Amino acid sequence: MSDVWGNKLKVSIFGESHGAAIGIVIDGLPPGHEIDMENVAKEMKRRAPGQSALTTPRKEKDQPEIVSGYFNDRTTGSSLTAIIRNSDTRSKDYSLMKKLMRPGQADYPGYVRYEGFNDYRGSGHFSGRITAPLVFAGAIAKQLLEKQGITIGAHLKSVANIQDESFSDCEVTPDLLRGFSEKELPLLNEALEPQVREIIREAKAKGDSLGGTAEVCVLGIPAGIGNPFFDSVESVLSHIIFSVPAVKGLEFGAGFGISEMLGSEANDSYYYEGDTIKTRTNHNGGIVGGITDGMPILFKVAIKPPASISIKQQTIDIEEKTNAELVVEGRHDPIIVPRAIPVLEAVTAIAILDLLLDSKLYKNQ
Ligand SMILES: Cc1cc2nc3c(=O)[nH]c(=O)nc-3n(C[C@H](O)[C@H](O)[C@H](O)COP(=O)(O)O)c2cc1C
Ligand SMILES: C=C(O[C@@H]1CC(C(=O)O)=C[C@@H](OP(=O)(O)O)[C@H]1O)C(=O)O
Repeated sequence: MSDVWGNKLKVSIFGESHGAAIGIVIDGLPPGHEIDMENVAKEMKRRAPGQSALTTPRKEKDQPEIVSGYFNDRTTGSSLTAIIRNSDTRSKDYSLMKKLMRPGQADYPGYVRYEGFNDYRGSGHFSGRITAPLVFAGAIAKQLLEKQGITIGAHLKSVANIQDESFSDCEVTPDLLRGFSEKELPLLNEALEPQVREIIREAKAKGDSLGGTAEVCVLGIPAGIGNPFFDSVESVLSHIIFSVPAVKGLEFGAGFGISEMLGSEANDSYYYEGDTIKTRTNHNGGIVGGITDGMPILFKVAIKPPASISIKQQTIDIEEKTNAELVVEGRHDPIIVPRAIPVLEAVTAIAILDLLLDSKLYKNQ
């Protein structure tokens, strides 16, 4: 089923962008955990639409209502379900999209796959809106991981051709990673912010959109988590990261760059720091043989520019079976990456908790 993901920790998402509500069922959460709801709300707000000129103007409260699996302020251990109601829908923006297929959006493949019965309003179940429940589940997973000494954070690695610094060029601490949640544009080199805002403003003014990359770090993860082959840490992470709409690339550690290195450069040599085993470099991104080596897990994610632009485009009219022109109307993000960052952190947390629960290294609290 395409709506269910996970092994020990399973998530099942549902809903459409312009339907009554969206939501998630989380199965496999350990019992007895108090959830910090204020922190959950803060994580939801990081992703929520309608907050600035950098985001879609659609306004949603993104307030999760827990309907099962939480009792007397603790997880019960049975499925935890939350729904998030949709309110600011404007479905008339999509009346043309019923027949004019937006290039780069899921309209045409979705029409074929679901024989024209898919809810096309607001991109329906394909919408980036369905990442809100993932952030809810991820916020809970992050809280459980913090108790295990694991912190997850991501920054804006690039916007178009503007490049931020990399985690491999600086000392990454839990506070650095946690601090990103306070910023709309979480950059390591904050001096880049005005440039980044300006390039987004320019693209938006032209009715166009921009892409970029995010870099994610999982800090404090012990060695020995994961598996070889199909359930390797890279495979598990890739599965959930590529489930996030608009993700088109992913590289672990030095990624494609490792192919240009010599073995003597690519190998991360080991050393003892007291009793702790570390590596001098981290070109393998903290994963070797599909299993964590105790170094931070590092990966970069490429996110495409949102497809819905107001520049005239060539497309097809699927009802008339003719070529056609399209100017997309409605409210859209000029760039997805800043809003995708909390989503990437969330799905990473879900995947890491799933792997950890499947290992002997999960410490019962
Ligand atoms: C948080 C978030 C917000 C998004 N906002 C938009 C948007 O405003 N307009 C748009 O065309 N696509 C947006 N997308 C991307 C589309 O949902 C996505 O491109 C589409 O479903 C097709 O899937 P694909 O790009 O993964 O192939 C957003 C994605 C995310 C994660
Ligand atoms: C509502 C959200 O973002 C939406 C994601 C989205 C898309 O195609 O992915 C298209 C737009 O939908 P609408 O036309 O209904 O405004 C965005 O606003 C959200 O992320 O919560």
